[in-house]
Amino acid sequence: MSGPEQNKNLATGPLLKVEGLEKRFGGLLALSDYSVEIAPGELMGLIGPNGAGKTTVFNLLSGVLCPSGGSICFCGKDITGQRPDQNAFSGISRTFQNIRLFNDLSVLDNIKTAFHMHSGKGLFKTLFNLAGYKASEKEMTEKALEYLEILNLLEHRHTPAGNLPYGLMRKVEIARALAARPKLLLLDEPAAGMNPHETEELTGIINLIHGKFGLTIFLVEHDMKVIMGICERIQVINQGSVLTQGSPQEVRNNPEVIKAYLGSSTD
Ligand SMILES: Nc1ncnc2c1ncn2[C@@H]1O[C@H](COP(=O)(O)OP(=O)(O)OP(=O)(O)O)[C@@H](O)[C@H]1O
Repeated sequence: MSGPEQNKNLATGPLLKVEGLEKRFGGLLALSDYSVEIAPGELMGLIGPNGAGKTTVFNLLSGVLCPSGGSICFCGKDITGQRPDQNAFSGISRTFQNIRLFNDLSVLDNIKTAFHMHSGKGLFKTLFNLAGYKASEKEMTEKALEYLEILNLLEHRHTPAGNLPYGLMRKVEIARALAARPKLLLLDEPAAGMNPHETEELTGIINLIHGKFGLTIFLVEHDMKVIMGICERIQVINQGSVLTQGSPQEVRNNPEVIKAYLGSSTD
């Protein structure tokens, strides 16, 4: 099966290197002197209280927002200020806190939209199956089905995405992000709105795509069980600045973190 690109084979050095990133919204300094390094194949978590700046970090990394200062280096290349489509083409794929699917399209067609970037045919042709695109239609369907199988979504392939329960929509978003064959996958609160059974299944899926494909993952999640259970390293931010980072054990035992963020919720 062809899956997301193997990251372990990249040249040595971090896959992602962020230095001194800053983001202002008018008078509000949402992110200040933010830095992080993520190694190829790493599964890293990002936590912090509401409004700490986690989604802002993801918006900057994916190009949705332009930084007010600092730099983002990906695969050894400076991508600071690039557009979202350029960052996606560079290999950064993401899911959103507020799910963004094409609600009227089938689950299968939603996955196929991820391929337009690599096909060179454009989203319009991909969606509407125009001339010049048909040759690769069968191949794209087969690949899309592979990703649906990984996420246990095959039985829903013909269902309009908007008709799915929330937990399944989240999985479709992850499948679509994977289908873009990223080098770095940004997951923004993937367990939000999921029931305990769905959360457990999601945890297994993240472990699978990390282990099986060696995919580098940066994960924002409020569910401490998920974060502590699967991340190799966790960074904690507060009020737009890095508080600390380390192994789940180190973060869990850091008195400042316990006091400020986790309380008893990690038990
Ligand atoms: N587009 C925007 N315009 C103005 N302020 C913004 C914008 N986006 C985020 N902010 C502000 O920046 C700060 C960081 O927000 P952000 O959404 O990144 O936090 P977060 O850690 O993801 O929070 P949560 O856990 O609640 O999702 C907050 O004060 C927020 O109100």
